[in-house]
Amino acid sequence: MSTSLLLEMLRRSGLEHFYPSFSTRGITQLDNLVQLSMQDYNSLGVTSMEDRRRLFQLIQTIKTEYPDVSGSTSAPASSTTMAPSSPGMGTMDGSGYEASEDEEEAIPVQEARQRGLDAYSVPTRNKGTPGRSTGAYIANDLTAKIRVCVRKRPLNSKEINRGEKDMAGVTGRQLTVDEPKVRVDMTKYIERHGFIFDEVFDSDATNEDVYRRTAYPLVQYLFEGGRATCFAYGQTGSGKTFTMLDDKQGLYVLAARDIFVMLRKPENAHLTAYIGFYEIYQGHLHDLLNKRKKLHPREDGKSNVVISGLKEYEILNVEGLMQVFEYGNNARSTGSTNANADSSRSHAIMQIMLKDQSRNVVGKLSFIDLAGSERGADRGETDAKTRMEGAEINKSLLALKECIRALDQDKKHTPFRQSKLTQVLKDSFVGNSRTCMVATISPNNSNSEHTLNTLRYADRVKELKAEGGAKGVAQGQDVSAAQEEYMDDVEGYEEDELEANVYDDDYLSSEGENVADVTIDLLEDEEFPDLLDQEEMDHHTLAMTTYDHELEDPNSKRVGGRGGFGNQGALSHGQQIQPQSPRQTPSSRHTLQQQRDSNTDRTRGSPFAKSKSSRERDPQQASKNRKPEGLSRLPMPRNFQSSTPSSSSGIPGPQHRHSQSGGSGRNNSTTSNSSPPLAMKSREPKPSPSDMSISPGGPSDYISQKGSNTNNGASPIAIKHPSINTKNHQQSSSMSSSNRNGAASAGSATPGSHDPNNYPMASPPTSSPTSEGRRLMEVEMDAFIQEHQAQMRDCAELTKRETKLLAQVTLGMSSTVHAQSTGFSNNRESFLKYLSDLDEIVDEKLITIVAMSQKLKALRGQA
Ligand SMILES: Nc1ncnc2c1ncn2[C@@H]1O[C@H](COP(=O)(O)OP(=O)(O)OP(=O)(O)O)[C@@H](O)[C@H]1O
Repeated sequence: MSTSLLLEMLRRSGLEHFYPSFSTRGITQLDNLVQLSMQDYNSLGVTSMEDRRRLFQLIQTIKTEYPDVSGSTSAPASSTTMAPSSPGMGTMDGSGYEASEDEEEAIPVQEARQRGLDAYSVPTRNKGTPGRSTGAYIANDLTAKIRVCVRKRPLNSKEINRGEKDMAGVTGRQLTVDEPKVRVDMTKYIERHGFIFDEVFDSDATNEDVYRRTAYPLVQYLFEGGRATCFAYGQTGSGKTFTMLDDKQGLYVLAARDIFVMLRKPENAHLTAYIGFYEIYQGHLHDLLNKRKKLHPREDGKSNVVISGLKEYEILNVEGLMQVFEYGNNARSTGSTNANADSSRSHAIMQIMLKDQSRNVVGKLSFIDLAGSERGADRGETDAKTRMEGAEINKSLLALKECIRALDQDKKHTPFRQSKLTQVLKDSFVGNSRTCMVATISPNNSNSEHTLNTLRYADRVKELKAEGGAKGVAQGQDVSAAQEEYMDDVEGYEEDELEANVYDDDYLSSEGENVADVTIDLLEDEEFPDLLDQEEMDHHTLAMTTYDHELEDPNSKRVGGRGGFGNQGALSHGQQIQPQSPRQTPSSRHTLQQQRDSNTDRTRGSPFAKSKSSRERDPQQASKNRKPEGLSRLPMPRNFQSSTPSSSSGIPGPQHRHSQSGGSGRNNSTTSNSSPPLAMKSREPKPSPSDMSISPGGPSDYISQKGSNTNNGASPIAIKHPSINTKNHQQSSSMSSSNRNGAASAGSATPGSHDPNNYPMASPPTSSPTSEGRRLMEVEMDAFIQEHQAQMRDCAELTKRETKLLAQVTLGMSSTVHAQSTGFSNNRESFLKYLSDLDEIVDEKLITIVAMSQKLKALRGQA
């Protein structure tokens, strides 16, 4: 190494004036420089804080950029000493340099020992994990199925004022995090952890920089017909929302800009973009573009996740997208935590869909802003409600982690159904999909533990990448150790989960006042008086997507809504509630408290109200996209009423239930009066059975509208069942025949076409069962048992909701004290709301049960 190189490096760091002093001490080459320790700095005349910091940083850079320089590898960080912080410890900047005034007492830095297992229980040895001892780099392929990137935010003014320092050093794709530690003998030291990711964005990276290397490749993939997901994971306040869903410069805006450029190309003229925006709060999905209406994730026959009832808006340009987004963003659940005054308390999911002229989804890009990843106790949450929220968040992130683990270990069953989050993220990880995770980190020392947790989580996701090759414990590594680590991992969240369960248990098992108190806590979490009370859809300027699972009549004047009763109790019968919209203040994200307090602060409008003129469209096109008359919410499978044994056994469909409740006793008087609450729940006439087709893939798969092509012609129907109508029969037969290829008989799915979601049946054996047939039967048994388990979980959850509802009602009716907190009181409106909520739950239960019943019967028939 030459002297000129040393000079050049010193010049780059603004330290060239030290060269004479260095050379007189024999430091003329990089090799000499990297041997220096900080004790040498004073004797070399490097005394100012700034110069010392620069020199330290320069030495680190040389070690990284010139690994051949002697000392760069032989002088590990463990030999470095660092001064303590004042008054605490570990106040270093991004270079790892201790910037304390008092540099007398040095704090040693030592490399973190490599764990035998990573944070997600998979042994790290021999996995070729970049950033670990192997030092091997993975190929940074922008088109990889799963990419994991890290973004470090700058220190904020509060942290700077507190004297906190940047503990995370970024060099290329490498990241080091210095963690302050204390030994048992009370001596302090710094543990340095090293990681490598697909991308590491330093604190000065702009959203545009991040976008180019994260979401942009996904936009391209979207136009290739793929499903892509970009999600932000990290501690609260680390920059997830800023990165993903900032209303002006979030990745979604930058992506939309490119999407519309692409859409203007002639080859994409047949495509149209739509937006959907919802959140997962407390284990429930809420449509942020539709008055926080509850939604339900389902799977279609091709394992694509479909959010049943999600309202989607066609968008024509970035401005339109931002308007719709702003509308939805105002409805998000936020709260104040110690770490972030405007903290997201939910997982927010914004989807941009490309649809062709038949309104088939041909590509989907989702942006997900996950809720903060740290545990409730760590967030400094003291009140029960906030901790409950935190517990639910952690439960879902734990489920996500378990899914990642299962996928990584090639487990046969991935527990996607453990949480709503994993249910909706399922198609981000399987099939024709690409996912980019952006782990956001705070650089300050007091957050280093959370930062490390985030990075370990990210590291684990990275292991999913195909490049990794080896598959964790499946490769015969230390399974018991992995299990042990897994238990630690789970226990990390145990406290929070326990808390959630304790509340639930108390609620369900206690009586009297205790129940009341707990109930109130619970109810506060779940009640969302509708801020977005009534949106006026302008059908001349806004074409709303129609899709099979669309359940709500866009023209129905929904009044009140879930949780709205308590606030609207003063309504007299027949009184009209004026259409209202969210407040238009861009910064006014909708906090829970605001939701409770601000029902009066509303203005009229729709997401597109501002841009009507710019959205003039071909009326024919608009009417084509408009929901056809007669399509309605259809919570029950068509054949449930028409042909299933269940219907004949007297279980009423939803319509019947409405009329039934209106025809008996107390209900009679309520339903005969066309009060607003009832009007809200009224549904359009359902299409005739002949308009419907049925698929047995699951509750959501039961219904598809005539003429819609969500299955792209590949019907998931595989079961021959007497209750399937003629049309289905034809569909089923045609599919079967197309799949036949030598199969024993028409109507049987070929083994190769088996999809556990659809339970394709083996042909009825013509003679004794073949080994092929037996194998297929085993697969079916397995799939059915899994489905049964999932169905039971769904039913249990619904029963829990039903129990809670009943408790709310009885509690609210018992005294005026509780009436306010529960939103229920001893009056007619409350009773109607109770019926309406119960109706929703029972509908869902029935769908689940009928779906199971049909699969069961079909299987038994075939077996
Ligand atoms: N890269 C960045 N550059 C500048 N400011 C940033 C950056 N990242 C985050 N911030 C700022 O930090 C604050 C917290 O960011 P943000 O709300 O995005 O955090 P979060 O991770 O979404 O938190 P929570 O989980 O609580 O919602 C915001 O004021 C944001 O503007």
